[in-house]
Amino acid sequence: MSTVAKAMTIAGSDSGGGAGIQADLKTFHQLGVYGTSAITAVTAQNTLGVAGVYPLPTEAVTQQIREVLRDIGADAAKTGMLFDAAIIRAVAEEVRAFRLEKLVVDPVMVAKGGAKLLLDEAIEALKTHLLPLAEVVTPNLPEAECLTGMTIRTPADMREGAKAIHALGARHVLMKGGHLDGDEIVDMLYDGQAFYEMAHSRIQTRHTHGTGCTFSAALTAELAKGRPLVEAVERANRFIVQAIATAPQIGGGHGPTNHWAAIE
Ligand SMILES: Nc1ncnc2c1ncn2[C@@H]1O[C@H](COP(=O)(O)OP(=O)(O)OP(=O)(O)O)[C@@H](O)[C@H]1O
Ligand SMILES: Cc1ncc(COP(=O)(O)O)c(N)n1
Repeated sequence: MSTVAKAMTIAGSDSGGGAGIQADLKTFHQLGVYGTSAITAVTAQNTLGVAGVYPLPTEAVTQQIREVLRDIGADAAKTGMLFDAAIIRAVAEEVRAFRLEKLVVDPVMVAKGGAKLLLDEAIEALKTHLLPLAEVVTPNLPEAECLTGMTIRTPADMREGAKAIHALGARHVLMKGGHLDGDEIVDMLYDGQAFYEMAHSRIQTRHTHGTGCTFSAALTAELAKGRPLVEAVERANRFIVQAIATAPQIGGGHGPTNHWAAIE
C-alpha cells in the first residue's frame, strides 16, 4: 500500500498552464503529493485572457470524481472553477457520498481579464450546496463581496465578511487580501471564534495569473500530507509568495507564478 499523500482537484482546464487544473497538479507535484483531477470545463486562454469557455456535461464531472475516488481515493480535495449550478450540485453530491472531509473550496468567479468562470445564477448554489461542505473556503475580496453583498475594502471589512461567510456553513474562512489597496497584503483565517492574520509586503509584478489557484492547491497539498490547518495555511502562504517573487516571466500578459518554488 502506497504511503504517498493524494490530492484531487475539481476545476477548469487553463490551456495556458498558469491557473486551474494545470496550476493545481503542478503545485501538488512540487509539494510531494500525488495529484488527480476532475475537469469541469475547458478554457482556451493564455496570459492575455480567456478566449473561450466550454463546460463539460455534468455526468462527465461526476464520473471523473467517482472513478478516481472509488479506486485511488484522496486525502484532501479542492474545487476551483465550477461554472454552473448543475456542476456545483453534482460535485456537492459526490463530496457527501465519498465523505471528503478535507475540502478546500476556492470560489472562483471571474478571470483576471474579466471573463466569467461562474455564472451569476450559480452563486446561490455555491452558497447553499458547497460552502457547508468546506473545511476551508478561500475567497478573494471581490468573491467575498459577491458571497456576502457587503463592501470589503479594509482588514476591518474583511473580518466582518469572514463572519458572514462562516455563517453560510464553511468551517473556516481564509480571506485573501491580494486585492487590498497599498503595499501590505493581509490574509486572514477565521474559525468562527478567532482570527489568525498573516501580513506580507506586496511584490510589484504583473505575473499573478493563477495566484488564487496555486495558493489553494498548496493548502490542499499540505492538508493531504496531514498538516494541521494553521500550519498548512502558513506553508501555502510562503509557497505562493515565493512563487510570485520568482515568476518565470512567461507570456505577454499576466504570466504564471513559479510552480517550482520552494517553501522557505
Ligand atoms: N503582488 C503580490 N505580492 C505578494 N503576495 C501576493 C500578491 N498578490 C497576491 N498575493 C498572495 O497570493 C494569494 C492569492 O491572493 P489573491 O487575493 O490575489 O487571490 P486571487 O484574487 O484569488 O488570485 P487572482 O487575482 O489570480 O484571481 C494570497 O495569499 C495573497 O497574499
Ligand atoms: C480554468 C481557470 N480557473 C481559474 C482561473 C482563475 O485563476 P486565479 O484566480 O487563480 O488567477 C482561471 N483563469 N482559469
